[in-house]
Amino acid sequence: MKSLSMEEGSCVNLIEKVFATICGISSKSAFGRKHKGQLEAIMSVFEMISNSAKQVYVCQLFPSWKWLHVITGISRRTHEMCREVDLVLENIINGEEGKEEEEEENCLLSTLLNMKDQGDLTINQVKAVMLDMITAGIDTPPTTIEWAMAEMKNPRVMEKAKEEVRQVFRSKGYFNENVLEKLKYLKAIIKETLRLHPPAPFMAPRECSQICDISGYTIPAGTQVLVNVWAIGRDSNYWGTSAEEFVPERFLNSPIDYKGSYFEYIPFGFGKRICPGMLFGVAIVELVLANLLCHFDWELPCGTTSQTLDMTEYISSTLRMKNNLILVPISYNCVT
Ligand code: HEM
Repeated sequence: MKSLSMEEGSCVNLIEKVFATICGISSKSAFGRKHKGQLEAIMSVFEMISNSAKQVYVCQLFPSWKWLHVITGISRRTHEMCREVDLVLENIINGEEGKEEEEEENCLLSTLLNMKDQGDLTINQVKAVMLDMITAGIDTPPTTIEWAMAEMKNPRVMEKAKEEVRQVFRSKGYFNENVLEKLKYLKAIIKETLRLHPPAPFMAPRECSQICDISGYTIPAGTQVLVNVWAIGRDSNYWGTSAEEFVPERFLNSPIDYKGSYFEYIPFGFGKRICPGMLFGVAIVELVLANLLCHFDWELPCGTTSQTLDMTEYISSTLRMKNNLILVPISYNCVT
C-alpha cells in the first residue's frame, strides 16, 4: 500500500489516487511480477473499452435499426477497436510466453497459458478471460471506495469506522485477510455503500428464454432484460423508511450477504453470471479503506461541508460520482 502515501494537508483527488494503487494490485495478480511493464498496455485496453461502454447506441433501444451502425461508422470503429485491443492482448501474452522457465510464476495469465498448452483452452479464450479481468475488475473497487469515503461525510459513521480500524491495527500491527475479518463495522459500511451506489447498476443483460408475464406486462422470448439493482437497493418495501439514508448499522447482525440469494440486495449480481471477482473485489476495497482510515483523518476542502458535498451520480463504465471526491488527508499515527 506504499502507493497510497498522501501529501499531508493538501487536496487529494481520491479516486485518482486509489485507482493507480488498485490497478497495480489487479494487474499484479493477473500478470505477475512483470505487471509493471504491462501497466500502460493494460490501461490502454481499459480506456478503449470503457470509452466505448460510455456511448449510448440508438439500436440498443430499437434493435431493428442496426443498419444505423453501418452508415454512421459505429460498426467500423467497433471493429477497429476490437483489432487494437486484440493486438495489445497479443503483445502482453507473447511477452509472458517468451519468458524463460525460471522466470515463470503463479499469476492468472501463466495459469491460463499452461491450460492452453494442455489443450484445455484456446488462445481466444485466454484473451477473453484477461480482457474480462481488465474491464470488469479495475474500475469497480475504486468506485466503491470513493462512494464509501463520500458517505462517511456523516461524522458519526466516520468516527465509528476509524475507531474500529485503529483499534484492530493497534492490536495486530498490520491488516491482512484474517485481520479484516474483525472489521465488522467497516464491512457494514461497504455493504451499505454497494446498496446505495452499486457500481454496475444494471448487472449484465439477460435474455428472456421463454414468454413470461411480469406485473401484467408480457415479456416475449428473446427480449433483453436489464435488472435495476440501483432501484431495488433503494426500494422502501425492502429497506423501510430509511431506504435513501446511509445507515451501515442495518447490516450488523443481518444475514444478507453478497452471494445473490437475497434478491433485495444484488450488487454483485446473481445466478450463473454472478461476479466471479466478488471475493477479490471486496478484499481490495476492505484493505484500501482500512488503510485510508487507519493512517489518516479526512477533511472536506475549504468551502465544502457535508451538506454541500456534491453526491450527484454519473453513469460511465461504472456508476461514479459526477464530480470526483476531493478530500484533505491529515496524517494520523495510530501506534501511539
Ligand atoms: C466492488 C467490486 C465489484 C462489484 C460491485 C462487481 C459487480 C459485478 C456485477 C454486478 C456483475 C454482473 C453480474 C450479473 O450480471 O449477475 C459483475 C460481473 C463480472 N465481474 Fe465484477 N464486480 C466487482 C469487482 C470485480 C473484480 C475485482 C473482478 C476481477 C478481478 C470482477 C470480474 C467480473 C467479471 C469477469 C464479470 C463478468 C461475469 C460474466 O459476464 O459472466 N469484478 N461484477
